[in-house]
Amino acid sequence: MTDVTIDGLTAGQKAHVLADALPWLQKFTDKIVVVKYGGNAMIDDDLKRAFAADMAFLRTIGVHPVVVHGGGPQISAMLKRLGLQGEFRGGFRVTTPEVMDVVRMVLFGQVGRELVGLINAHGPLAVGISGEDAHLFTATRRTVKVDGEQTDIGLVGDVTTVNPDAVLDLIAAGRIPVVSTIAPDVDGVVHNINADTAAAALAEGIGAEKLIVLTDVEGVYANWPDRGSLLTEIDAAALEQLLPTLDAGMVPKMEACLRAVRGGVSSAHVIDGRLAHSVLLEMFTGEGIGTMVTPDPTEKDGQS
Ligand SMILES: Nc1ncnc2c1ncn2[C@@H]1O[C@H](COP(=O)(O)OP(=O)(O)O)[C@@H](O)[C@H]1O
Ligand SMILES: CC(=O)N[C@@H](CCC(=O)OP(=O)(O)O)C(=O)O
Repeated sequence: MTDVTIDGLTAGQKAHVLADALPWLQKFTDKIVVVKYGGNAMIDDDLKRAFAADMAFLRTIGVHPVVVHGGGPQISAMLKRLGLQGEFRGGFRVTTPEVMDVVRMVLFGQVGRELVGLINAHGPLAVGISGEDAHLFTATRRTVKVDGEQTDIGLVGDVTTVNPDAVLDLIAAGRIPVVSTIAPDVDGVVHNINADTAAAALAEGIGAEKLIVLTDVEGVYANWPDRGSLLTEIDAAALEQLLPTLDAGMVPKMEACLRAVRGGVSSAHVIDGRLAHSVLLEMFTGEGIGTMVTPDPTEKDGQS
């Protein structure tokens, strides 16, 4: 039996992979996991299909995945096709009313639809919704700090209220919600919400066990781009200290992880979406992958 190979692994290795997943399967059954899938991690069709299969896998074993998707590069590509200007400040897109129309069309009409279709190749699982549906998100217009100055960047919002009922209804029906991050303010004016920000607000509002953020780097580097400085674990207090030193793309992501763990989510993870099945590697292995953000030390309650 010792030299038998199965799927390229020895029988022993394969058996370990399967058997070692047991404690994690037990831990996450019936739990809600919010998975943010960034536009930069949607590199090719095989990766997108692997991601969709992982969401179906989670649902099949009794976990409740909620997908919050981005689509920054896809929005930029469409703006370019339409001859419109795309500009970022402090990691957020400057959003005129004209740009907002494109953001809404691309996120809900293109990126969200594609993910829903890929997940539904595995069964009638995914349902796409946006922050506009059933009061899921209410936004408040925000500014960003650019060169030390608070700067207006148009129709960009923070999520100030989450009404998770629509997502909970879908979960109760056994579905996988796929959330596009656009949201009305109290007057009904639709705002563009950074997908990391929205994922954290939802994870907090829905009482998720975990927030997993898929991006296009291995995790968070303490001293970017020094490849030797990858952080495997950081607590909220240390992350707060690190935040001002981070470059633009990482800022909304790490603000989001901080918000999630301070809002009751047990852990938040930044992982490499360029690695096929990275969600499974994070959730069902002892070491996990990427960077794990944990709550402030006093609030820690036995991390994995
Ligand atoms: N400290 C850091 N650690 C890791 N990546 C960083 C850091 N600072 C800046 N970055 C950049 O942030 C990028 C990820 O953010 P972003 O491009 O907005 O991704 P996404 O589309 O997944 O939201 C990385 O590709 C990297 O270039
Ligand atoms: C305000 C703001 O910047 N909104 C983002 C929304 C999409 C997003 O966040 O996509 P990624 O996760 O792929 O970066 C944007 O317009 O690009």
